[in-house]
Amino acid sequence: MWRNIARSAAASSLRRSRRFSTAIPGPCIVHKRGADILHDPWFNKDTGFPLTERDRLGLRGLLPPRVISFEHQYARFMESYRSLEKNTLGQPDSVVSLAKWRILNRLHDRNETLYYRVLIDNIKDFAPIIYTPTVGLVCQNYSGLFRRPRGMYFSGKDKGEMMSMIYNWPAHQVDMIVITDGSRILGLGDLGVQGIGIPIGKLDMYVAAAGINPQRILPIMLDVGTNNQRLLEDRLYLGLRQPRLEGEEYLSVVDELMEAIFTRWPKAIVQFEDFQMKWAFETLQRYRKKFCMFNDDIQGTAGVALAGLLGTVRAQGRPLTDFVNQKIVVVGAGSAGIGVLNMAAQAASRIAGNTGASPNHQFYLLDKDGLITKERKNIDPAAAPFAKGPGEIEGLREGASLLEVVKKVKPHVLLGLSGVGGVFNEEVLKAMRESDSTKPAIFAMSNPTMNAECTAADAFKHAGENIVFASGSPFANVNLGNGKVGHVNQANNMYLFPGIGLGTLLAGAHFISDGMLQAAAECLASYMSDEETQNGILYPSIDSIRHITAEVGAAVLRAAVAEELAEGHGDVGPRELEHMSKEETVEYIIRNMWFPIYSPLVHEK
Ligand SMILES: NC(=O)C1=CN([C@@H]2O[C@H](COP(=O)(O)OP(=O)(O)OC[C@H]3O[C@@H](n4cnc5c(N)ncnc54)[C@H](O)[C@@H]3O)[C@@H](O)[C@H]2O)C=CC1
Ligand SMILES: CC(=O)C(=O)O
Ligand SMILES: [Mg+2]
Repeated sequence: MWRNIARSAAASSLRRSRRFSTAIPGPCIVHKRGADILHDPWFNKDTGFPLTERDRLGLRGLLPPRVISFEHQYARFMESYRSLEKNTLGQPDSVVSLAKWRILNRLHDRNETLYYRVLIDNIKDFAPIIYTPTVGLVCQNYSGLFRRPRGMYFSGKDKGEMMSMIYNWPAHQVDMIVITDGSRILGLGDLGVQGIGIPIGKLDMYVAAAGINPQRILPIMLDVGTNNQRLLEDRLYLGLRQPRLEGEEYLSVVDELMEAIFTRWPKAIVQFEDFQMKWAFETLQRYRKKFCMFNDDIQGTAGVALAGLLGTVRAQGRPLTDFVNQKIVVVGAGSAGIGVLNMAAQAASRIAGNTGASPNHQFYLLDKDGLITKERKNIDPAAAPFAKGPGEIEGLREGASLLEVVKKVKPHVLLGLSGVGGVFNEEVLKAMRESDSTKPAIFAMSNPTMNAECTAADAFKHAGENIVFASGSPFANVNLGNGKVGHVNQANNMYLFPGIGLGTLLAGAHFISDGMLQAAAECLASYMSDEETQNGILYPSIDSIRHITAEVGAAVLRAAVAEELAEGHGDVGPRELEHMSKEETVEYIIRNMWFPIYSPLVHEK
């Protein structure tokens, strides 16, 4: 399978330029009339309602007489967006970012078709606003910014009521749900109910990248309290003013919500997002065989990081079998860091041909207390497999600092998932110049931008121009002088979670297996050509996110078919899925992507 990587990469640039077809829209049934339609962002077309539709739906007289085309509405929005950019020039970044978020959010609340069209067409400009980094700022200020609710809010006070509450959601069908308890929002910590911005942003990416119909997505906030004292004292705070539920009390609330969700929508897929580590692992283990769910921070991140790690081997011009010899230092032993090491260890064993040799020999794991060794007291069971034994690391003690580890190990890769901005400081980055790799890789994956382990500019300045660099939030490419450019990759789980969700949905799989996740990672790893990786380009541009997602979705679907987990979706049964070639599967996925165009609305009582 790894052998296929180079071959399929060669064809990938061709596939990427493919345009997405937009079929003539079928009618959309609406059970409302008149002003109720104008106030519903799923159906509203603003001034775009044709006159005949205005007559049929009781809208005549409720809008100015002139009909404005979709293209004209689009141009008008982009014009106001560009003038906002001009008018806020020179103002602090946070002010500009929030102003941009507000104008997009107002459109989201008013007219979803137009909103998703501008999002899809301008994803490179708008992803940093609706997703990381600005979504972090929005969550920090959510109670003050709140104007209208979006998604559903369940709280610890709703115990016993969730089964009936879930029926308050107006859509009959829901395909994709993203749920958080707000306990670890990006690298910003416990933000309680304000964390709802994350499921909203992730689901926006589902619509933009995977073409999930926005009427079938559902962001959920499970508010079990917060341990953030500042929020508890904030008079504007909109969540429960109590410490977080713990232990069995906590689990019983999550159990009840999961039962309610899958009772109403047995075929939905649930993505767990930004749960603190103990609950991230516990809930994944508790639910993954029972419900169709995955944890994006553990499993999505792992696949994206693995694709990047394999890319760094190719960047060095080495065969993939060399992956087992790469020395990888992971900084951050949380849900993301340990998820990455687990998947990297599995890949190393596969590549080594399951020789039985210790697969994590070359991995070094640090947390806030430094290097984790077997001498660590109360070691977390999830970190234990990666703790170094006394004989393995001569000259390095339990709790050794990052600088000591980098100087001693001379790693090929330094990967940060610590949530701590700047831990890859000047000394650490300079020490990476002594790396045993010809192209040392630095992955500063923590979000948002302020929490990145280092900036792109500092990485190239201190660690040298021949590094490969990736960050979780976007940075601009770095001008290295003499016409040279330091390429900045965005190593973010956005490259995988939309395809994992879409592939699972169209497969009709009842759970998400390791094989499906592995297929997603391998697909991303094979997306770039050898030439691109050797130029330090490990991930595709976000501009091609729909195409990447189609490929990843197809890989996930085919893995589900191969494991006999696919039960089919809609009219397409498991037999038909089985008979689809790889190309036909990609086509099938693309055909099932929703694309924002105005559909004729047909009223039904
Ligand atoms: N780029 C991406 O796609 C993703 C990025 N992340 C980012 O990763 C970060 C961590 O996420 P989780 O693992 O879920 O959090 P977590 O809270 O479970 O783990 C954080 C870990 O970092 C360690 N740490 C804290 N301070 C440290 C220091 N000074 N030096 C070394 N280690 C230190 C902690 O001990 C802990 O082991 C967040 O900032 C998040 O935004 C998470 C998922 C995906
Ligand atoms: C990207 C993401 O999932 C995180 O930073 O938590
Ligand atoms: Mg996350």
